[in-house]
Amino acid sequence: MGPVIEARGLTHEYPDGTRALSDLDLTVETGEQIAVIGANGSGKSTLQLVLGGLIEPTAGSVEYFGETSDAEAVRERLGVLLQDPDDYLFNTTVREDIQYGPAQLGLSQAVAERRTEELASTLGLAELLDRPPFRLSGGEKQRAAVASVLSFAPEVLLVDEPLGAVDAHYRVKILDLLANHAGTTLVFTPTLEYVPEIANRVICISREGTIVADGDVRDVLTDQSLLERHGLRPPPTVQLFDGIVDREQLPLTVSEARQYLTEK
Ligand SMILES: Nc1ncnc2c1ncn2[C@@H]1O[C@H](COP(=O)(O)OP(=O)(O)OP(=O)(O)O)[C@@H](O)[C@H]1O
Repeated sequence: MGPVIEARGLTHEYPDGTRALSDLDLTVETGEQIAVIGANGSGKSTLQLVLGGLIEPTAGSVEYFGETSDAEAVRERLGVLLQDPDDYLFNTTVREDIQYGPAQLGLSQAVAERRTEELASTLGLAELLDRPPFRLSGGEKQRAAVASVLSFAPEVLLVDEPLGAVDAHYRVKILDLLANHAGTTLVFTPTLEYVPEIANRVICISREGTIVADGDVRDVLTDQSLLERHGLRPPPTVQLFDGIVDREQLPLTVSEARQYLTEK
């Protein structure tokens, strides 16, 4: 299978002259799980909007599934979750929001209901399904927004920082859902802590909106000087063990750190 997304020479300048992306090339293969990391203002959201076909780049092009450069032609295959959950929750009830995607795809009511039940149960929304979305807390809204994009099982998922307001219990659930997403996933985030749990490839963007690293999770997340140059810090376990254990053995997550200590 060929690339699901092939972006060439992407440059984006906002009308006020701010350049957010600069001649960026990116190929995403089917099934990849990618974290796009970068400091605030580095252009992650702009890249997500361009790849999701929600804004036109000022230069360059994106090809989808080796078929078309028209995002609208493949809209039903792309799931785009923006930073603000309010962008997704516009129906009368949470249930309708979650069922909106499957309905747009023409799936049967039975399938829509089954998916809603499953996602609502995993994300703790079962009791909230009949509420209007504006009566949810911040974290509940975020969970409902995640459910509303996963309910139509998109082939490609483009997700901007999905954990912001979510508590530890549901963070784990959302990370599980993302890690088990059957298609291709790109998560855009300035937080590196959970990246090893959901990505097998990491792309780092500079403040100038160019790609400065693209590789294996361990290679990028243990490169302290690269990350610091670009306004980021390695995951806490890497900071803690840096200089104490060899780079190849640096634990990327708390469970890896525990395992390392237990084996010592
Ligand atoms: N609508 C806009 N008009 C003008 N400049 C914008 C606009 N939106 C974003 N920018 C600018 O474009 C650059 C990239 O912004 P973007 O939102 O893509 O960054 P980001 O990496 O997603 O940041 P964050 O981590 O804070 O979400 C920044 O300099 C930002 O100020």
